[in-house]
Order: sequence, then structure tokens, then C-alpha cells
Amino acid sequence: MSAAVRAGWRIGAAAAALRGRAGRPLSQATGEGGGAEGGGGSGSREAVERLVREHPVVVFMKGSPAQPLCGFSNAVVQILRLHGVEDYRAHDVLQDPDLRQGIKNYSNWPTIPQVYLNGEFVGGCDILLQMHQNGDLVEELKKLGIRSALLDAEKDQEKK
Ligand SMILES: N[C@@H](CCC(=O)N[C@@H](CS)C(=O)NCC(=O)O)C(=O)O
Ligand code: FES
Repeated sequence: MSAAVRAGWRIGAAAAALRGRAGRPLSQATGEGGGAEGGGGSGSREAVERLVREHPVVVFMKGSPAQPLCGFSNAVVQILRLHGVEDYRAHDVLQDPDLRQGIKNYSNWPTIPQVYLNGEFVGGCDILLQMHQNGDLVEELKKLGIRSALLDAEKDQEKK
């Protein structure tokens, strides 16, 4: 196990705190969220909840994994790629203004990208980068039954 992964164990509590920061959704109280609420539209709490539960890894971003249209969204795609995570659900908020607002209401987080693991909001690109650096991402992926490709890369290094 690498130092980074070991460190991840120690800093596990930090990631939990970061996740805690996401809190619960703003709830139905955000009724007037720029037309993104109510009526079962794509930005409604119910619609967003369905989306985040649709796949173990769900990303709300600008553009697509094949063609990110913002550096922050691109960073998330690249970090996931480093870990060999290519199988995830991505939603392009530039295609859907209601979803763009609705996801912010849902997570109580003001920016895109947003990453959800097992239906739980994890963070944006800064948090994902931090979790990548401190080993927490490897651990969180493990909980989803996903083995990070970085662990195998590490093993190859050890053999050399
Ligand atoms: N520090 C943020 C960077 C993301 C960010 O600042 N996103 C901005 C510019 S792409 C945003 O979503 N603004 C609101 C919007 O475009 O709806 C993170 O960690 O994810
Ligand atoms: S679209 Fe301008 S910073 Fe993301």
C-alpha cells in the first residue's frame, strides 16, 4: 500500500467532513429556484434524486467526458480517468438550464462540476483533486466495488 493510500486512511475523517459540508439538499424550501423547481421538471428535487441514484458514479459537468467545455469539468474527467473510471453517468448542464440550477439546489453547492458517489454528493473539482491526492478517492471507489487503476499502476512500479 502506498504512502498516499495510507495517508488516505488517516485523512478519511477529513473527507467525511468535506462530504458533511454538502449537507442535505436545500429541500422543497427552494421553491422559486429560477424555474428549476416543482412541476417535476428536470431541475426538481425528485428528478435530480433519480439522476444521482441512476449509477454509482454520476457527474454533472459542462460538456461531455469526450469533450469537456470547461477546465473544471475537464479536471474531474481526467482525475476519474487516472483511476480507470470511464463507466459513469455524465450530465451536461449546458444542455439543460433547469438541471444546472436544480443540481445546485439539491446539493446546496453553487458550482459545476459536481460528483456523486452512490447517490451522495462528494464535491466539485477541488474536492475530487484533494481526495485524489490524499488517497481518499481510492477508498471511496473501493466502497463502490471499483478498483482504482492507480493501485495496479503502483504494483507495476513495485515490480520494477
Ligand atoms: N472551485 C470549483 C470550480 C468550479 C467552478 O467555479 N465552476 C463555476 C464556473 S464553471 C460555476 O459552475 N459557476 C456557476 C455556473 O456556471 O452555473 C470546484 O472545486 O469545482
Ligand atoms: S465555464 Fe468558465 S470557468 Fe467553467
